[in-house]
Amino acid sequence: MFSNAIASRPCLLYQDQESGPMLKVGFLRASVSNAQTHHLLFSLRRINLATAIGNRSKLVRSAMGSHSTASSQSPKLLFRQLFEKESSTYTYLLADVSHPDKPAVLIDPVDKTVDRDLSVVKELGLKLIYAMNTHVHADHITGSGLIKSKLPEVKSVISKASGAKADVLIEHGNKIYFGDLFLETRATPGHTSGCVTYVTGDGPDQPQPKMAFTGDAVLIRGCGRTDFQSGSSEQLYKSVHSQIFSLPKDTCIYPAHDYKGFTVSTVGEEMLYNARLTKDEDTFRGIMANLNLAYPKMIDVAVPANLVCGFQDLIPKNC
Ligand SMILES: N[C@@H](CCC(=O)N[C@@H](CSS)C(=O)NCC(=O)O)C(=O)O
Repeated sequence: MFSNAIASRPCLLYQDQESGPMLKVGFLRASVSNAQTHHLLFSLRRINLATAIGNRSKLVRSAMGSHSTASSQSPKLLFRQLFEKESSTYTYLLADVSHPDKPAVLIDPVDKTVDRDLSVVKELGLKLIYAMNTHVHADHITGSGLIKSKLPEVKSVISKASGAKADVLIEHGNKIYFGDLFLETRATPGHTSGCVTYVTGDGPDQPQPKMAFTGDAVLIRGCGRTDFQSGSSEQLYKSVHSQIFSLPKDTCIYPAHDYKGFTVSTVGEEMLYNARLTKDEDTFRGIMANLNLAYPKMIDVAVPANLVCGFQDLIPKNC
C-alpha cells in the first residue's frame, strides 16, 4: 500500500509510544502493522530513504529481533530460507526470477525435506539447476542425491577439498551462475577441511547487501565445532577472519544451522558479538578445545553417505 509512496518521497518509520509502529510520508501519518513494518523496512532499505528520528521514538528496526540486521535485495533475486527441524538445518533457495527459465539453486538441502523443497521450486515455477553443499555434513544426509534421483538434470556441487563425489567440484574463487546472478566460492576450512562459504557476487543487480552462506564456519554468535572430519580451530579462526570478516560489514550471514532460533546476522554483528570468534586466537583455541559436545547422533551414517550422495548412481539405498 505504501510502497509507491515511499519510492518517491522521503519518509520516516518510527515507533510511537502510544500508537505503535507509524509511517510518515510527507504530511501523511499512518499506523502500520508488524507485517507491514517488515515489508516497509525491506523497501526503505532498498531505496535508502529511511531516516532515524531523535529521542522521541525508536526505529522499529530495533524491535525486530536481530540487532541492525538487514535483508538483502536484488530486483532479480527470489530468496527463501527453509528449515529442517530434526537437525536444525537451514536450506536456502535462490533464483533469478528475471530470467525466462527462472534458474534456481538450493544450498544445503536435507534428504528429509527434499519433497517440501521441490514443491516450492515447482509452485514458484523455478528450474532447479544446482543442489549445492557447503561441506560434508556429519549430522544429516544431504538432499543432493535424492534431488538428482527425482530431477536428473540437477547438478550436485561440493568442494574438491571435501574429497566427496559430485557433478561439480568447486574450488576457491569459482563462480556458480544461475541466470544473471552468481555465487562466489570462498574456501573456509576449519569445521571440516572442505568447508566453503558461498557469497553473492559483485555487480549490477547482484543482491545488496551481499549474502554469505557460511555453512558451519560461522553460526550466529557461534561457529562450527572442530573436533572431527579434519577440523582445526587454528584453520577455522584464520578462515573466518580472512574470508568472512573481511566482507562488507552489512553482508548478511546465513548459516547452515541454528540451535537458538536465530535466522540471519551480519558480518558487522558477528564481529562485535560472536561469543567465540571475537576472541583472540589463543582464547578461541581454548574455547574450541573445551566445548565438550556429544558427537552428532548420525555421524556414522551421514559422513559416508554425504561422501557419495552427489552421485546419483552411487547413492546407498538409505541416502
Ligand atoms: N546434537 C546434534 C549435533 C549438534 C552439533 O554438533 N552441531 C555441529 C554442526 S552439525 S556437525 C556444530 O558444529 N555445533 C557447534 C555448536 O556450538 O553447537 C546432533 O546430534 O546431530
